[in-house]
Amino acid sequence: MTILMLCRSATATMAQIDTAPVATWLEQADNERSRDTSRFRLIMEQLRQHEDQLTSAQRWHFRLLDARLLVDEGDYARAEPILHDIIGHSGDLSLAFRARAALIRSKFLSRDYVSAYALANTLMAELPRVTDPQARLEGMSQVIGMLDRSAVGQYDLALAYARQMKAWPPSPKTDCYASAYETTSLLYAGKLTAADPMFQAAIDACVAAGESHQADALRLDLASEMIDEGHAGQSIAYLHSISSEIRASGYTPYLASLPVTLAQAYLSLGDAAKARKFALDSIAITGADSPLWTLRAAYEVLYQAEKKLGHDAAALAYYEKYVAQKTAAMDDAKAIALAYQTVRQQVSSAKMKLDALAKENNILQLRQALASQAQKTSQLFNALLLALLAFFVLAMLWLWRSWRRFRWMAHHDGLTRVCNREYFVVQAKRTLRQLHRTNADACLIVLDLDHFKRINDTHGHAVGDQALRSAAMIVGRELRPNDLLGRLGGEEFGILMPDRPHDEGLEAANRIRQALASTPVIVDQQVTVTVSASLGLASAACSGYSLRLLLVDADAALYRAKEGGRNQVAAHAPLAESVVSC
Ligand SMILES: Nc1nc2c(ncn2[C@@H]2O[C@H](COP(=O)(O)OP(=O)(O)OP(=O)(O)O)[C@@H](O)[C@H]2O)c(=O)[nH]1
Repeated sequence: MTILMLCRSATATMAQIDTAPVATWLEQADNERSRDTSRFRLIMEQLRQHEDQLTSAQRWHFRLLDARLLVDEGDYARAEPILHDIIGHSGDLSLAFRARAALIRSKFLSRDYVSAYALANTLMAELPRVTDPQARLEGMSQVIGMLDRSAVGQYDLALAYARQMKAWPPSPKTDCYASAYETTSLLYAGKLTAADPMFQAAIDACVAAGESHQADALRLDLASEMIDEGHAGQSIAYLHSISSEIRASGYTPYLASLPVTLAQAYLSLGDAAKARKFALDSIAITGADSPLWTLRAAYEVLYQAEKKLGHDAAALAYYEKYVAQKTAAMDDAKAIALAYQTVRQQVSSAKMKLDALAKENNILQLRQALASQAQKTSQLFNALLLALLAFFVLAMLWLWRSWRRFRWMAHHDGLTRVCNREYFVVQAKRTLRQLHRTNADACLIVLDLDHFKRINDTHGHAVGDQALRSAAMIVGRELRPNDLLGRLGGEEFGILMPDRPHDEGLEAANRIRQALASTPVIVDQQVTVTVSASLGLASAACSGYSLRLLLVDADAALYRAKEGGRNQVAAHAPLAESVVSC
């Protein structure tokens, strides 16, 4: 059993209500609000009594409905904190959206038009995020209602929104509201006549959806349009035909609209008495201090009817009331228009600021991109330069090292790594020239390995090579840094010893000979060879500073050392030649 049935039944009991699911009550309350005001209030009353049985989510829903009831009753001061609470704390996107829509309505009805239009703007921005059909419908309805007014005149925008609604997933309720808003937007814009089938189609859609308030609003609009088009008689007949539905709604604005529209129609037909009767009926429904437009319309009819009936005093009295209502309505319209324009201005200036910011941002991004591009180019250029430089340095290094290697190879003997003959001769001549200039001492030794042929023959050429290398090393170890050692050819070496007198030269030659003779050469850790040498010495003091003469004299001494039995040193002396043996 539904709450609707319970409410219709005069015998409804609390026990019956207890059995109905609370979620169904809430849903029915939602539906009945736009269908039957008294039923809506009754369901709300029942829900209030069972508030403690509601879940947390249901309680938030109930609070929304309660706040909307307060707005309907004009108690905005109590309604708005509840709505703010739902927006801030319910944690339900759809419910918060619906609360915003209700808040806008509250702001609008309490004549805080600037807040209402500003909130409406925010609401439309949020709409795409909301999926709940009821929430979307409530939000859109609220906004369209605020655009579809003569003070604002945004009929085209309202029409566009109405047509957007038509594209939503179809439902009887959506069809009703979308058709109704499309019809009224066209009607208020002066683009629709009473005869247009769109009117009846919209009414039928709302009847089919059970949306009686919306159907009644359309019917009353249609009746007014008939009068405006000069068909007052038709309007009266139509109003009588719908009067039972209007009365059944129990909704004060429509209950008052019915008689006042009839009054306008009768006045238009010249029936002042009936016009006066219906106008007074309307005032009786709303009271004399209602904010509804019907009061202004009723006073206007009464003023004209009384005038027609010749009741000048009554006419004047109603005229004054009419003017007071009209002035208030105009002030209100001005305030609405101003609020709308103010918010529009704020929105467009905020948009301009946003656009300017976006442009600035774009320029900044472009600049950054350019700067980063320039930085990349410069980095690339630097890297290239560095690579080139590194390549150049490496090439130079390679060239320098190659040059040094070639020069070394040109000056040295590849096997023994001592100076080759040519370089030895050049260097020795240069040194002797310098020594000659200061009459300094110098000795030249010619060293020849003994019986080297035997080594080659006995152990092979490779062992001979190794023995030659070792002999050169052993000799080198016995020399001073400024002594000059060179391979003169085969197994023969030359040694120039600057700043050495004859005796010291002899001593050095003997040390060399001894070192050679006492150092066995081990080849491949297998063959052990002992190499001895014979040395011939000539000194500058005896032979002069000519390399050629020094070599001749040293060779002669060497010859004698060989002759003397090898492994010995022989020195050339001007007066007497001496042979020093081991
Ligand atoms: N393994 C090797 N042998 C060399 C090299 N240059 C010269 N010889 C050898 O040295 C030997 C020199 O022999 P000879 O001139 O007869 O002299 P010797 O055998 O040392 O005898 P005496 O000088 O009279 O003591 C030759 O057999 C050459 O082949 C070389 O670079 N490597």
